[in-house]
Amino acid sequence: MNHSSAESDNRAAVEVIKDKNGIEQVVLRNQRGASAKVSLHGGQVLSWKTENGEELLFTSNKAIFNPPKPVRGGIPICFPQFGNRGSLEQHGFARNKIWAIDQNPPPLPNYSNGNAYIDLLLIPSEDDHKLWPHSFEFRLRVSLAVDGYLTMISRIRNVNSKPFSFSFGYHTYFSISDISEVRVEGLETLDYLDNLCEKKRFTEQGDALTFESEVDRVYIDSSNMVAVLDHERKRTFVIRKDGLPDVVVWNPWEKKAKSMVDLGDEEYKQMVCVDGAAIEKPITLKPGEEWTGRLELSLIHST
Ligand SMILES: O=P(O)(O)OC[C@H]1O[C@@H](O)[C@H](O)[C@@H](O)[C@@H]1O
Repeated sequence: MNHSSAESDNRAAVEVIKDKNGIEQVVLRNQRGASAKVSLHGGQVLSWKTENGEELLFTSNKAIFNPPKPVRGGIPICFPQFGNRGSLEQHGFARNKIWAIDQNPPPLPNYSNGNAYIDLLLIPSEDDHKLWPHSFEFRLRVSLAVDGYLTMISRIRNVNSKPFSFSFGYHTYFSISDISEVRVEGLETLDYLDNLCEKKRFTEQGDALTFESEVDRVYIDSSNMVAVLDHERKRTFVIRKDGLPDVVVWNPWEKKAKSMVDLGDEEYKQMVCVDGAAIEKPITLKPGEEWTGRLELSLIHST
């Protein structure tokens, strides 16, 4: 791949490997040894590691790596439907599909070079058409910068002669020390739809969101920056987003975790999902139009 080199230690590198089921995965390495792994199953980021080898994303020990089953952890792409807000299967079909490596992606405006990156492509099959009768091209760029920032840029284009609408989410499973040690900042005073109360609308009252039971909410029209603070590990994830007005916060807590086959009974303590998303107002694309949704994740260590 011409944007990378696997030969030199001080250059960004992109390597394609296969997992034990023969599914291709792309390993991105930056100049300092940080890395990210993206599976062609779902276009899903499965791992994001610092230069010290610290894993920043949660993947369940009971995750099932068997397409079309979605994988519990990492960053599944929810498209063209988030959750059960529509007639499609939960979170849409994109996370179940095998994506392709896009060898000739159209240029991205304002994109800085020097990153390790890969472009993946999802084009609907005839079977997908039966479920969702729209023609689209979905290009996903996953990029790891010199400073370890992980960026995902989704470009979805309507290549049909009639408009369509969709909802979308980067369903990000952060790895945390313990759910009771974590708080989410940047959602204060926002309205949210509570999936645990028939999607009723409430207003966030607290200074920051903390966890003491199951949480499953869609915060509406948030600012473009949200932070997840992990006191015990002394680290903060910073989420910056563009084109993604909503933020989903999810932790299944004990009872739901026990009912999930691909999540260990106690694993809910080590994960929190905070997703940049577009849900409340679905995106509509006219013929020929393209939408871009950008998520940037970074890490700050505190002392
Ligand atoms: O088990 P899934 O399909 O991956 O979904 C996990 C969760 O994803 C969250 O984003 C939803 O808000 C929850 O309602 C859902 O339970």
